[in-house]
This record gives sequence, C-alpha cells and structure tokens, in this order.
Amino acid sequence: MSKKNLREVALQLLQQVGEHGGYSHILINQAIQKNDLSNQDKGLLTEIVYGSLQRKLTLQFYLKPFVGNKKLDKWVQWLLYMSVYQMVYLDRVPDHAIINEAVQISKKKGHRGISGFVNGVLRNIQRKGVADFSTIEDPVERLSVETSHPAWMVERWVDQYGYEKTSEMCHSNIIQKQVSVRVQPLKLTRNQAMDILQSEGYEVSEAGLSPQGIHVDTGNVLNSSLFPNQITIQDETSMLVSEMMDLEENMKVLDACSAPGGKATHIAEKMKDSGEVLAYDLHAKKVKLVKDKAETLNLSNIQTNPYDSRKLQEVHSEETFDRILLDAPCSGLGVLRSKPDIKYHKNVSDIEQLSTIQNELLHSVLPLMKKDGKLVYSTCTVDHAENEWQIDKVLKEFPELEVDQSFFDQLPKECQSLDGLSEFGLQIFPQDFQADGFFITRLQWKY
Ligand SMILES: C[S@@+](CC[C@H](N)C(=O)[O-])C[C@H]1O[C@@H](n2cnc3c(N)ncnc32)[C@H](O)[C@@H]1O
Repeated sequence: MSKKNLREVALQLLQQVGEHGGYSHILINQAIQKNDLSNQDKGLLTEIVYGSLQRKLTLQFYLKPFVGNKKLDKWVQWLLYMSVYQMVYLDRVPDHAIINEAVQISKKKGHRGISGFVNGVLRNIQRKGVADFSTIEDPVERLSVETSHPAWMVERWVDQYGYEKTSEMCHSNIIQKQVSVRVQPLKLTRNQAMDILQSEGYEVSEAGLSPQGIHVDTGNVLNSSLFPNQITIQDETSMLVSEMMDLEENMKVLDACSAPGGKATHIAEKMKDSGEVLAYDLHAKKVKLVKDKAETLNLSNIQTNPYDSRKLQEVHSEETFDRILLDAPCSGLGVLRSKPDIKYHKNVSDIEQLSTIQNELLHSVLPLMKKDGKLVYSTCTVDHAENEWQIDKVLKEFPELEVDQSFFDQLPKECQSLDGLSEFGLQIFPQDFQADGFFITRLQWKY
C-alpha cells in the first residue's frame, strides 16, 4: 500500500471513530487486516489515528488561528487534524510530503477550492509554527488544551483528586499504551511463555500485578504463535480484578457483566477449570464473545447466558454464589489511552446514568451472595460517583454489608502505598502502572 492510501485509510478511520464513536482499537485492527499493510505502515497508521484522536483538542487549538471560524466539512477537519499531528509530533515524514498528500486527498474528495484552502492552511502552519500553551492563563483550560481532555472532565477531576494528580493523569493518557498479555496457566507457565515470546523476537518482562501477566514491550503480539490459544491480551490492572476475588477451586461464581470475557476466563483459569462460572451479559452477540474466548482458551467451566443482570433474582435463589464479580458498565475514563474517542463522547449525565445502573446491578446481585461469600466490584473508570461514592452509598443501603479488610492485605505490594487507597477500595490511576485506570473493591456480609 502506498503512503497516500495509508493516509486515506487513516482519514476514513478518523471520521468513523471520531464522529460515530466506533471502537478505535477494533476498527484499526480490521483496517490493518483488510489492507495488506507492511509492519512499518501498520505502525504509522496506528500512530496517526491514535495520535490525532488522542490530541484532537490540542490540534484544534493549533489550527484555530489559521482556520478562524470558517465552517468546514468533517472530513476536511479530520484531514487537517491528522496532517498537523504529523507535522508537530512525527519526525519521520517531512512537512512538504505531509502537505502534498493532504492536498492530493482533498483534490480527490473535494473540489479545487478545498485543496487550495488545505494547502494554504498547512503551508502557513509550516512557516509560522503553532501557538504556545503558555498563552492560556487559566490552569484548567491550559491542561485541557495541552492534554486534549474536555474542560468539564479536567475540572471534575481537579475537584475530586486535585490539580497535580489530574495533570499526571491527563499527561499519562496521551502516551502510547503498554501491551500486556495473560498466560493460560493450565497450558504453560509464565516462564515458558516468556521464553517462547523472546525466541520469536519480542521484548518481554513480568507484569507485577498478576502471576499470569507479561508485558510485551516491542512487536505486535497478535502475530505470536501463542496467540490466541495460550495467551490472551489483557491489561495488567484488569488482571488484578480476578486476582482479588480470593478464588478457590470448585466455587460457584457469578460474573454478572462478563463480555467480552477477559475476567470470566481468568476466573476459570484461577479455579483450574473446576467449579462453575455463570457468565451473563445483556445481548446474545456479546455473550457469544465470552463463549468463544472460553473455547479458544479450552476452558469448560464457563456457562454463558444473555440476561439483564438487574433481574437475576428471577433465575437464581438468594445466597447462591461463593463469589460474585460485578465488573460494571462504566464511563471508561480509565482507558482513554486505548479508547481516546471516549473522552469526546461522554458527559456528566452519562456518569450519573451509569452510576444509577451500577447501583441497580449491585442491588440485584448482592442478595445472591452466600453468607460467607464475597463480591468484587470493579470499573475501568476514574470518578468518585461510579467508585468510592457508589460503594459508600451501597454500604448505607445494606447496613449488614462491609468492605472486606483482607482485600487490602492481599493487594500486591506495588499497590499497598498507592494514593488511590481509601476505606472504600483501591483507585488505580492510569499513571500508577502506565496501565488502565481501575477501581477495585471487595464486599462481604458482616458476621
Ligand atoms: C466493563 S464491561 C465487562 C468486561 C468484562 N468483565 C471483561 O472482563 O471482559 C461491562 C459489560 O456490562 C454489560 N452490561 C451492561 N448492562 C448490563 C446489564 N444490565 N446486565 C448485564 N450486563 C450488562 C455490557 O454489555 C458490558 O459488556
């Protein structure tokens, strides 16, 4: 594929994800598979798409003095964002080539007027350079523009966690994500998997938060011979969720929100494929992903069913489960590095609605927990309303419920001194391990 086509694919992806909120990682992978890209082109495509999405608000700030209030079609906006992204952040392509390709694309997609306009804007930026953030006086607005997070989000985080933590988080959200995989331990050990990955040319290291986790520092691990049957892609902090379930063999476990099955399969592995994992999710299509993942990893103790887990009391009696995982639907503000489009599509009312659903789910599944059972509640977001305040609320609503104190003792040593520890559980920030931000806690009945 020529570079020109590669940039056309990038533009198409940006329009798709940027405007319609598609899952960037899935769409990029599909485009990579569909267009037979060289390794170098794959890297460039991924970098242009993620980079432009991650820095959209910064790119708008850079473009504003050159575009003014001129109304532009969406595709022209994205073409300008991705061109300026390459000019400012990527060294390997010379500016004149970037401008030339943008002009060619706009000629193909628009009329002469557009290509002349695109040419003029980009040449002006090349000549005059882009503005400095220090011209923005308000610190919240500066952080918002500099790290490309909506101002309401920065303001909310500053209120909840303070400026310094928020600044660290916002800066960490715009760097490339570390890739981690989980080894299927019933098939091979972590050391064996690391040896094989190294022999295939990957640079790897142990992930500290799970004995099954491996960091992959270079190379596309989807091409490894171990994928997908012996290793699965999962973030290190996501692995910590099932690690904290205090699982034993032969337990009866409920995974109330299980798709696509990362944690359900981890639970099954940790129980050595014994006992029962009942995995639910809303729609049959999503539940199939869990079933497929279990089959791929050769795990037989997972039963999948589409169901609204807010109504699980219709199908299960009280005090049925030894362990419950409620990995709740959430705003996803802990995973902005891999899904940068989320930050432009979410708003405060989404957080409020989600926190209501989370509370309904907790009310539905808590009675299903055995008297000596435990429930792990987790989200991949950073927001008190979905995390600490949610737990505070449910503890008040169920006076016989408490946070299991042994949860804190069982945390890996790397987590023992994190700022995100509170009486309600652990908030992991994206900057803590350069991994996804997660909230995890464990509840039990007082007895
Ligand atoms: C954070 S994701 C779960 C990720 C999963 N635990 C994993 O590790 O792969 C939340 C899931 O909750 C599901 N969900 C949302 N509302 C639900 C409901 N009322 N009942 C069951 N599942 C629900 C969503 O479809 C989504 O797949």
